[in-house]
Amino acid sequence: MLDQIIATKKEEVRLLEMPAPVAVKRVSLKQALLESTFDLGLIAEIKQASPSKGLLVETLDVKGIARSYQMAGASAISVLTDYPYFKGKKEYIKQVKDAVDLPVLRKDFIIDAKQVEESYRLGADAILLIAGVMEYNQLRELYEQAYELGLECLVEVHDEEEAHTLLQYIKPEIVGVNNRNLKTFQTSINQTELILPSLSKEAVIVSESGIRTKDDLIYLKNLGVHGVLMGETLMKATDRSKAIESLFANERTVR
Ligand SMILES: O=P(O)(O)OC[C@@H](O)[C@@H](O)c1c[nH]c2ccccc12
Repeated sequence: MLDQIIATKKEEVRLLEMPAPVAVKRVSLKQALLESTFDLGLIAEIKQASPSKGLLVETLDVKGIARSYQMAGASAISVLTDYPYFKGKKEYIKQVKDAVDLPVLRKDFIIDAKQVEESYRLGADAILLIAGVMEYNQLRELYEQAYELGLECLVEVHDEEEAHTLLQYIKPEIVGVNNRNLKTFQTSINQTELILPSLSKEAVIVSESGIRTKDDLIYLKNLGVHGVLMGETLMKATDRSKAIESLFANERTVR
């Protein structure tokens, strides 16, 4: 599946027409995660569908969802812009930027410099870069290009080997540990515990995927991660603000 997605992206890149830049006020994802109102920073995700779960919601009120995430205290918003696999759209980034003040992470499969420039023009504050879907030299180039444009990167790893190799190329400021095995689509939040010792102590760490309950959050907080990225659980909630409030508010963790 991942190979197929990357093949689709290569074709998209070939056909990409650069949009005109939109005017937005950029805000820092890293800072938002560190200054979270909760014990853990929350990157709340907007996605209509996923390859593993199919359609998550029938209709998508992008601005309304963004507002309910902000109201409940999310630190940042992740927006899927891939259409073929996640039913995302590029224009959602500007819609979210217009609706809220939170940093917006563009969630897509970015493998080419053109997509980094495009993300900047679409108004994103940060982009996702996935280790394992391109050469590490390429990842480093895209990372540097992004920071030169004033975009931050969430650099995603899936296992210890990727974490080790990554550190030989860049010292990412924000690292995402994806608990989902991209080959089997299974999630296990223990993956974060396994990989954490291989990550730089200075990096801001975000645990991604398969996070559902307050117990999951307490477990991750006690591991020492700075933030979590949640998609499906929030998208499927009938009242998204309430879901965030009951998962995060007054959260007390034991060390
Ligand atoms: O819906 P979940 O299980 O809460 O997971 C969200 C997020 O981690 C997931 O959407 C994701 C993580 N890395 C990605 C890379 C591409 C597309 C999607 C993703």
